Amino acid sequence: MTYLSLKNISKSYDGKIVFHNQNFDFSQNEIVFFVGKNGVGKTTLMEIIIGLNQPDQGTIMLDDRELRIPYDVSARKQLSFLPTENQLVNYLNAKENLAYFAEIYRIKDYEPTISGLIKNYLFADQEKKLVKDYSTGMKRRLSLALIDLIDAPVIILDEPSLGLDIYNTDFLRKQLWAYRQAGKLVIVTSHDLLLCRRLADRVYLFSNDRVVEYRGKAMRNLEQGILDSYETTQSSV
Ligand SMILES: Nc1ncnc2c1ncn2[C@@H]1O[C@H](COP(=O)(O)OP(=O)(O)OP(=O)(O)O)[C@@H](O)[C@H]1O
Repeated sequence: MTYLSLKNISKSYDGKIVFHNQNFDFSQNEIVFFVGKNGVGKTTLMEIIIGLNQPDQGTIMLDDRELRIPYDVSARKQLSFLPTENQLVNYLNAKENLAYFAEIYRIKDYEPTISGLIKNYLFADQEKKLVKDYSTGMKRRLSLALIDLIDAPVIILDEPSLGLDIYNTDFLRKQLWAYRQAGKLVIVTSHDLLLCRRLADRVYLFSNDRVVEYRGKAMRNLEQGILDSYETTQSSV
């Protein structure tokens, strides 16, 4: 059943069309990847979904409710977003970061939850360090703990495996799968085809002139589809 839908979305920047009358549907309990070459609009679409970017036209429905920018508190609590740039506070440690966001999201009695998250997501010896001294992998793990803390039904991640080693990529993969198993809708932008192949229920392949959906057996043709998409010329949508 559709949980999140985008209808007739159009978006241009300075006259350059990124989307024209595009539709997207998402259900709970699925992982959907956005793939495609640089600059085709994957991040733009994510930003439109989370209310950071106003489409020129179109509607966004979440759980049978139309969302309007600026989103209200209840809409914001339904969507958590992990941007490519980390959104953590550099001069706080892990616990302080989680407490800071718990306050913003008005989460009650968060202390025990935070202790559990630190145990599950971080290495014990990193607990006292300030985020500014974290590696990329540690920052990403703490960001995932933050997503767990917010516990939104829709989780949106922009290139979450960027810069991660094999160990942390595997950790990420298991977490994304756990979110799906918990009934959440997980939307991921990635150039990591291995991660995509291992996790995606469906894929939207973006190119300059269209968006093509892959699912089931058709996913076998995804790699060729991506290569072919590089041959499409500049937007004439
Ligand atoms: N604020 C903006 N103002 C003008 N143009 C923009 C803006 N944001 C994005 N664009 C342009 O819109 C197009 C889509 O950008 P977007 O970042 O959504 O692509 P992407 O598919 O996420 O790329 P990448 O894989 O490199 O992250 C690009 O041509 C980009 O330069």
